[in-house]
Amino acid sequence: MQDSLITVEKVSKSFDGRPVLDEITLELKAGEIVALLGRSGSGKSTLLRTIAGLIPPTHGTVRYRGQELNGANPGTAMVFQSFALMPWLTVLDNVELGLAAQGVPAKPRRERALAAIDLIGLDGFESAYPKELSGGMRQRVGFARALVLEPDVLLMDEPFSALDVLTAENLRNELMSLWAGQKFPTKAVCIVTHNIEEAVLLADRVIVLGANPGHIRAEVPVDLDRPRDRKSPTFAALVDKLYDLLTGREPDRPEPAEATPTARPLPAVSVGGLAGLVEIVHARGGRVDLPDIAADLNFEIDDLLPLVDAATMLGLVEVTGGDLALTGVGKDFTTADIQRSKELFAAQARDRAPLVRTICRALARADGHLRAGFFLDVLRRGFAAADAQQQLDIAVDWGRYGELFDYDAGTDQLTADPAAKLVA
Ligand SMILES: Nc1ncnc2c1ncn2[C@@H]1O[C@H](COP(=O)(O)OP(=O)(O)OP(=O)(O)O)[C@@H](O)[C@H]1O
Repeated sequence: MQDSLITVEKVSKSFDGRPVLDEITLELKAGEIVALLGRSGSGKSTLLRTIAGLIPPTHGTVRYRGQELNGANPGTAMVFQSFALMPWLTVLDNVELGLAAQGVPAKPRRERALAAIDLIGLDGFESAYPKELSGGMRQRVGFARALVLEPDVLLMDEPFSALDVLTAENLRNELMSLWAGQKFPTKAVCIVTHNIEEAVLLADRVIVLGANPGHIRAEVPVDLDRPRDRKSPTFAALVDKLYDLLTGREPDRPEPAEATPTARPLPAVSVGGLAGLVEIVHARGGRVDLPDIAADLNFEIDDLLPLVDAATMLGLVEVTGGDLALTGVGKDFTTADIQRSKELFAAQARDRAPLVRTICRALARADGHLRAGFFLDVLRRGFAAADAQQQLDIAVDWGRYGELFDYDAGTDQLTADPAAKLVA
């Protein structure tokens, strides 16, 4: 049996009363790479930080080798997306920092730091400062700084997403060959990512997180030999499956009949982007493979998914089996003249987008005028301040396009369009 290193049991986390993680249970074992895959806001970073012991759970427990955490997890080290290096320290000093904090004496500290620098391909850069290095080299320092601690579990929070495509691919491959060659001074890896292909390239198991609040949707084993071939049919089938899991409905978490604006936030997309997606699906015969159009458009999943979510929310497309299919309304929306298309959009937004529906109903009851600040106050109960403002901005964009209501920033007034049908 594999060594159990970390167990997370029924962990929930709320910030200011707002739930972000809901009863997460998982185990990290020696010898495996686990990917936590989810879209933006599904609580991946929060979960990773909870595993690292950097933030305490609101409920539930995290254990390292059976011992419940009481502060930082002694069996982990973290690699951050933003590198998080000390700019005033050289590469060598940055790598030594964690060992110094552990009280390792100067001589062994230096020896271990030099060995980690060597392992990760930073030889010759010992006395450079972070600002002299490229992004890829800075992240190598990030890896060396974590690996020098020889943690049982290496935690990585989107470590490649700030790098250009080629640098990221190169660094990923090097890490995988170190892992395969058993030169990695750690027993397990847990990586947070929103990139499906990255998850399939690296992981032995992919844990798919859903949002609002973050919960485990599925666990998908990746039983492929390394190095993995992106072009193999089994690789593509797994990517399709994960796309489906990230975009499809969750049968065991039924939507409330009338979802509230906080339970179903508006995806952050403009009407232009949304119309563009629907047009592409129509131009390709009304049905497309999601991974294909993501690749064709050179989109990251995080760029594409909000568009897919918005089009699904508005009933313009449906997602099944990794495919995106145009609905009847979606077809009319994209082929009708502009006025008809706006009318269709207005009806769909009013009936299916919870915040737009809420604003329309409130305007109908208030003789067509309301202060936007009223909605902002209500939204702040369910969202962080910046997210609340973003929700209102999206609703205004959609409402304006559908000629349902307008917003005057000078008076902070939302005003119903006199010709709009605000209630179905
Ligand atoms: N310290 C905090 N205080 C308040 N809210 C927070 C805090 N940290 C995270 N959140 C909120 O928790 C939610 C989940 O955030 P988290 O960063 O864990 O998600 P994520 O899946 O990693 O997203 P991303 O890919 O965008 O980083 C977000 O709504 C975020 O605003």
